[in-house]
Amino acid sequence: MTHHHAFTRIGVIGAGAWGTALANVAARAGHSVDLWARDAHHVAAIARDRVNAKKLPGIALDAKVSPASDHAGIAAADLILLVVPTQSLRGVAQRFAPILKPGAPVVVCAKGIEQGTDLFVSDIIAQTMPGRQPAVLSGPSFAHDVARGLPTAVTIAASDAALAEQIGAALATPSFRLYHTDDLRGVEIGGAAKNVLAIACGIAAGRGLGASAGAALVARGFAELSRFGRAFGARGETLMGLSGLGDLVLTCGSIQSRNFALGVALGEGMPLARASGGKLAEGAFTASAILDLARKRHVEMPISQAVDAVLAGRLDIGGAIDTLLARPLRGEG
Ligand SMILES: NC(=O)C1=CN([C@@H]2O[C@H](COP(=O)(O)OP(=O)(O)OC[C@H]3O[C@@H](n4cnc5c(N)ncnc54)[C@H](O)[C@@H]3O)[C@@H](O)[C@H]2O)C=CC1
Ligand SMILES: O=C(CO)COP(=O)(O)O
Repeated sequence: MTHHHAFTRIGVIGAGAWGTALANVAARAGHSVDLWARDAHHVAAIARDRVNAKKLPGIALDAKVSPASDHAGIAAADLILLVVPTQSLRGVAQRFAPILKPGAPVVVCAKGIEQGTDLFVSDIIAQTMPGRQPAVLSGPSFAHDVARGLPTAVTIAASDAALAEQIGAALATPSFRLYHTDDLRGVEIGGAAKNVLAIACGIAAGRGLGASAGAALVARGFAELSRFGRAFGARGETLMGLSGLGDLVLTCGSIQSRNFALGVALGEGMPLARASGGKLAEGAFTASAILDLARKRHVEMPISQAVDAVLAGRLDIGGAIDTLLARPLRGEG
């Protein structure tokens, strides 16, 4: 059964780059927004400066966004955006599960797969917030681009198509378009898989392998993202859409991507321990989990496998490139 949701108050959990950008989007879409972060000092600085200088410098917080480190605003919200890294999602979801408004849908905006459990993000919500409807927002969208009001299109997914449509309508602004779908699995897989592949593209760029090699990696990367997606029930049109191919192209082609930048640093020879520059690179956490899943379903993912081996210290960059080039010749499918 589909209920009609009227969303007026939106709660954003996590005041990183993406949470802050999405809080501004929701405010520009006309809502009152509560932006929660766990660190009271960080919240005080955001409230004082009306800028999240630590995570999204140079972007003024919309007047309708209220930063807080207590739970009151989130408890009153009728739509929740969960915007913490995938590996923190379970803990944060457990913390908020008992206090959210009954019936308030939860939109996961993280891209990844949980280590240890190998669960996709919507399944983490199903476990930690039983009875609540999870939605997933994903697609090509750098936080800075979105926050500056540059044109952006993303996908909003929920098993209940009407819910996805309602959330999409609630968050849309003239510069932020949401396409809705009921292919939840397809959307969360695209966002998780592209981060690992972006590290590979970064490695090739950092190593100076050239634009042709970069394009080959995007195309062959998309082939393995698609094989994986199909094995887990994703629809082809989703994988070829914004949250799959769209986000893969963005992340594999821009140094703005933290995953790509991690790869570039590795390709240039920087040691693993320093290569992320202290920034979140979700693909580094998702690589081992996606390969676990791929192995179980007998899906070949040679590029992701090479990335995982490099990140685990089992293979150096030269070895990884040799492995990919030395693969047996095969049909293109
Ligand atoms: N930055 C971007 O352009 C985009 C990011 N995303 C996704 O959004 C998610 C978050 O990324 P960003 O905001 O960019 O990262 P970020 O590094 O800017 O911020 C992450 C925030 O989560 C907080 N956090 C981490 N663990 C926590 C916990 N246990 N409890 C409370 N807060 C916690 C951190 O303090 C930090 O403020 C990732 O999954 C990323 O893939 C998706 C689309 C665009
Ligand atoms: O997901 C993103 C763009 O769609 C952000 O990419 P990074 O997490 O690699 O910075």
